[in-house]
Amino acid sequence: MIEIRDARKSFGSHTVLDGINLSIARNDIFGLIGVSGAGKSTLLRCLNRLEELDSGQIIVDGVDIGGLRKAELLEFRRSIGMVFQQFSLLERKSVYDNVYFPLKCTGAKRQRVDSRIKDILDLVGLGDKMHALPRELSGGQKQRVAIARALVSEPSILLSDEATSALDPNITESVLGLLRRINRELGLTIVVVTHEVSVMKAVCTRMGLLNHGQLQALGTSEEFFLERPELLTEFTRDAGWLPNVSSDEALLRVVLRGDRDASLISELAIRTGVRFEVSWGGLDRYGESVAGSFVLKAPRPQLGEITRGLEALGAQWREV
Ligand SMILES: Nc1ncnc2c1ncn2[C@@H]1O[C@H](COP(=O)(O)OP(=O)(O)OP(=O)(O)O)[C@@H](O)[C@H]1O
Repeated sequence: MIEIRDARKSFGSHTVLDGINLSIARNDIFGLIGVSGAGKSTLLRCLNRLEELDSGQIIVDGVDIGGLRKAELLEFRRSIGMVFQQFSLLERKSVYDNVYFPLKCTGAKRQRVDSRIKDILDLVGLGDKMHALPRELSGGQKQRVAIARALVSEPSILLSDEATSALDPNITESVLGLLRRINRELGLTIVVVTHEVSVMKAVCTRMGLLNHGQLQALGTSEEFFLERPELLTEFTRDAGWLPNVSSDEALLRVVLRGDRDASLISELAIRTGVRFEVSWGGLDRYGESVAGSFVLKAPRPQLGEITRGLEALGAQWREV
């Protein structure tokens, strides 16, 4: 569990973190989102004290990390892995040696950790590439090496700073699948900094929106996309888009969750007998589940019939 209490940080006169309060539960894949310069990377770097807070506290599993002395800090950092957009691999070393490197730095003998390294390379799907050099790998494979290197010290937390931003969409999808698997199989808590909508939808169980160093909103990725999409217009133009309406029309945003609501729209039409339009919307995958929101355009005089119908069907909706 990571608890951030009133975290503040400035660079000169520029306030970058302006009183952040946030709890990240064990086993979450938590997304820090926000436009460029919002303070995401700074907050992430404060979590392993690559940056120091000016004031406030970060408490990890009950320990205030601000109070750790040098040796304790080194030990603590081993419990936190980190991956970056630019991979940062040792170009002259093999895949195996890149993954061995953090253990070598702690004095671990190669023979003692050999099976751990091979297991991790298998986990990230690079068991057959252990003798390759980084330049012989694709971008996605390089990021897998970086993930393996971050995992080899058996951390309980993984920090990911735009790890997929430099990758093609297909490759991104497979790296995100790997993060989900690591989260599930190794029980890792993962904190992801991203501005990519695909990452938010595919992996983040919860998300926090940073704006000028403040936490503007917090929720599950489904809550953001389905219930408050207007908060995400900076990241995807489509998120909060609404069609034009005349004064005698109304718009309702209706949330559909997976199989449960599969026939909701047709049920509503049959029940109410009102001719409404589905003006906008779609279904998408959120982690393992499918959900979406639809914007219905209805004649305002018949709005009451529609909303009563939605309530009777147990739907989640609001007028927009
Ligand atoms: N070491 C530093 N010295 C001075 N200013 C810094 C330093 N690190 C970050 N900043 C400034 O702090 C602000 C927040 O930077 P940060 O990297 O945390 O933002 P971000 O939300 O991660 O942005 P991006 O998505 O572009 O990476 C920026 O204006 C940046 O220029």
